[in-house]
Amino acid sequence: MQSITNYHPGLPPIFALATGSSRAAIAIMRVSGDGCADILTRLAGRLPLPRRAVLRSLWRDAASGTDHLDDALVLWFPAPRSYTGEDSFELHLHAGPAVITAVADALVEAGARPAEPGEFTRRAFMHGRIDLTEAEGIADLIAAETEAQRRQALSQVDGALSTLYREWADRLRVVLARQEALIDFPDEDLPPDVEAGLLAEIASLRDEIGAHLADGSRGERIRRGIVFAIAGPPNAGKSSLLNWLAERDAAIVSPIAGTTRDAVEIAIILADVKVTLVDTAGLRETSDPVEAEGVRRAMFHVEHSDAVIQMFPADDLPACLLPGSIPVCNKIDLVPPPAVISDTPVYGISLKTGEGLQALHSVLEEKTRALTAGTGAAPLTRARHRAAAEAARTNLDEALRVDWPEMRGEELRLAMRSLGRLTGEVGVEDILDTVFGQFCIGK
Ligand SMILES: Nc1nc2c(ncn2[C@@H]2O[C@H](COP(=O)(O)OP(=O)(O)OP(=O)(O)O)[C@@H](O)[C@H]2O)c(=O)[nH]1
Ligand SMILES: [K+]
Ligand SMILES: [Mg+2]
Repeated sequence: MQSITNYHPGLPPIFALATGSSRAAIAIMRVSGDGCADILTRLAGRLPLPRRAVLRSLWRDAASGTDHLDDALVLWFPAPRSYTGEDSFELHLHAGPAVITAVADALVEAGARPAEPGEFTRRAFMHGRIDLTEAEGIADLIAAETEAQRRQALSQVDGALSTLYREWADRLRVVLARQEALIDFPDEDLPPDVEAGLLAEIASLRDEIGAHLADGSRGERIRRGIVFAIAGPPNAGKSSLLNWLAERDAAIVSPIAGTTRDAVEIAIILADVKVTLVDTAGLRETSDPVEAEGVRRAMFHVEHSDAVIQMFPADDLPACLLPGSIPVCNKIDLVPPPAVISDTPVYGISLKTGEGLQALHSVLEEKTRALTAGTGAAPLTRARHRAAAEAARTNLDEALRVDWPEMRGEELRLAMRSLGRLTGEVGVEDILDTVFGQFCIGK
């Protein structure tokens, strides 16, 4: 699968708990690398059949019957049919901290060392079991908190992005070969439409990559979640709305204008997407330096959110609306709300009586869907993907612009390289630490 990264004989054995550190019945210790057969034999006496769960007594040294450590379910995965592609095994231990420590000590004594974060997956990548986007998908799947994140990560693990990027790379390879034929045999009798066909294919590749980039960042939004800022004048009921949406008493509510100073961030799930709500200080001129700092921070969140819920009380309407905001008129138990402000429909609510709240909830879900919806089957999910795809598109643009066949060939080669970096086939040594550093230990 991978070209240059494929063959890494004899990487030293590593181990880590694959399960979490909170109280549980079973802890899974995972071991992988050269010498695993000897280590497992040393601890469990002999090797089980591959991929069959068997119950074994574990010892510091089974041969001499030294130190009975635990009775555990043991699984043996000889290379290459393992997660890492190396000889590996799993020990399903009783999860007591002392059991885990004793087994870890025995593994060190047998020659293994604790794994770095993401090291198992990095080895899977090095041995060509998965490509880079699939590895990133695994990290996302482990971190997934929402249905949308889970679905997106799983499709990336299953190779949705790889397939797309490899297909582009394959087509580009054909283009490059034809371009080189034009360079090598400029005066031969190549059919006259060869060059026209070549340019058309470059343009269509460029446009497909362009469409992939113009996805409104939906994959990145689903992956990291989106942010709604709640902003407006003091006492509009911003903190009251936050508490209602969060279904708990997260922020202080009081009749004193200027109650909220620090921005209060709460994550909720709307339409299967993680949404961080940011309650902010009421916007007004103030001589209080602490409140002024709160207002400054509020403005920051207004500028850096994916959408703003602009809140105001029914008895004090704003002169104008922030462009693109969701206008919410609170306290309609006191005064009826306006239907529109500057031609924009206004959502009337009362946090006191509950009127209009379900409708507002639906509006926020709709907005969330709009911010994360799209048509392409496999959205890009990271800045890394965006940068590499942008670079490939720029190179293809250049390839269309230049007249010299040699220069066009060079641009096509650069575009190939950018696509190769996406899947990790070429020149990625510099980014591996970043990609695998985001994993937890044990994966
Ligand atoms: N009558 C009425 N009072 C409300 C409603 N919603 C909130 N309040 C009251 O309005 C006051 C201000 O509410 P908050 O939620 O603290 O308002 P805020 O916008 O967060 O205020 P600051 O943090 O000071 O900017 C509190 O006394 C609330 O109980 C409503 O729908 N109707
Ligand atoms: K208040
Ligand atoms: Mg408040």
